[in-house]
Amino acid sequence: MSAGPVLDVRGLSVRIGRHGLLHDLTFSIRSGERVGLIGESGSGKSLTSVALLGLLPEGARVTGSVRLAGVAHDVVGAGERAMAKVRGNDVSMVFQEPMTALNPTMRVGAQVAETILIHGGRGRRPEAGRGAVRERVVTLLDQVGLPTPAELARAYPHQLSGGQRQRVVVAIALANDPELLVCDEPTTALDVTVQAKVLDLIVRGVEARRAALLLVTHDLPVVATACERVLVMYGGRIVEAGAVAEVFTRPRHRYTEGLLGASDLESAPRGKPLSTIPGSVPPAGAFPEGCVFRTRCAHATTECAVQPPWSSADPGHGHACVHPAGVAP
Ligand SMILES: Nc1ncnc2c1ncn2[C@@H]1O[C@H](COP(=O)(O)OP(=O)(O)OP(=O)(O)O)[C@@H](O)[C@H]1O
Repeated sequence: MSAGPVLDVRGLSVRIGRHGLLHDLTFSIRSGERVGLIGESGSGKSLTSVALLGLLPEGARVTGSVRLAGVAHDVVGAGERAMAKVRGNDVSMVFQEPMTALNPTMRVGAQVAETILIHGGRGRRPEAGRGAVRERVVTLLDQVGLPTPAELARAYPHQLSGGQRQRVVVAIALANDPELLVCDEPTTALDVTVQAKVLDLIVRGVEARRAALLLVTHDLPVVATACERVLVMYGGRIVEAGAVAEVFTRPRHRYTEGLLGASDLESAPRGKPLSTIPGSVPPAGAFPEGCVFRTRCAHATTECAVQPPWSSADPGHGHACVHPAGVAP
């Protein structure tokens, strides 16, 4: 691997419709580095991760640059054909819900094999004959801790537990030894008893390959355990970045302080609401007590019972809130 970063993001901004959702993101990840991306719901973590793989929804307007080591072109502006060669080879992704990542009609072993055969081209696996591929599938399923991997390779996704399915997804993501693995809440949908095990195998998987990891999560203790560096997002911006030990003990940004205060990192009571800071929101008490605002977000128009003072989560969601009478605040 070259000495430069595996991932170099500069001035990345994303707009969907009238909403600016990501603003001027600049960060990089070095080879073998494990970086956490944290922030409240709607702060832009998932959009950031899919932007790195060129998987933003249609109609998204993207500016800036996303460069991956070993890839000649910029991800921003690259066509689908070019990105299909990059995904699964240079960069892979593990999403939250394994069932949506797997094909329900295909045996899991065949899905791992398909990744090796389709994405593992470009001379990376000259040994990719049928027998060699079958052997590699079993090895990969074994590496992610699946019992009797040769048998399990013949199972369909619905015959596996949620934890086993996510292990298969991790095996697929690591099959071609990507330089960068992006995981978006990879353990959130799993039973708590298997969350730590799946996280552990992700960390061991990237370590064994000297790959870099970008781990998107709400879970600060997970970042403290798995990552060396952390990026803190708020309202589509990176508001703080640094070594985990530094950011988690001496946060510089008030929002990071709030996140830390709301987490159970320092034995804060579970279920405590996230601390917020005032952003571009109306002043507290600007609306009558008990007022139910309409909240328009980029996804849909929904009723939402945000009481004054407003939560700073709203600007992060791109919400434009109006008074029920239709008066803009
Ligand atoms: N396809 C889309 N069209 C329009 N707006 C979108 C789309 N996807 C996401 N957004 C908006 O972009 C903002 C950031 O969303 P994103 O999913 O990245 O947040 P997040 O930090 O990952 O939240 P969570 O932790 O809840 O997954 C939100 O305001 C969201 O409503």
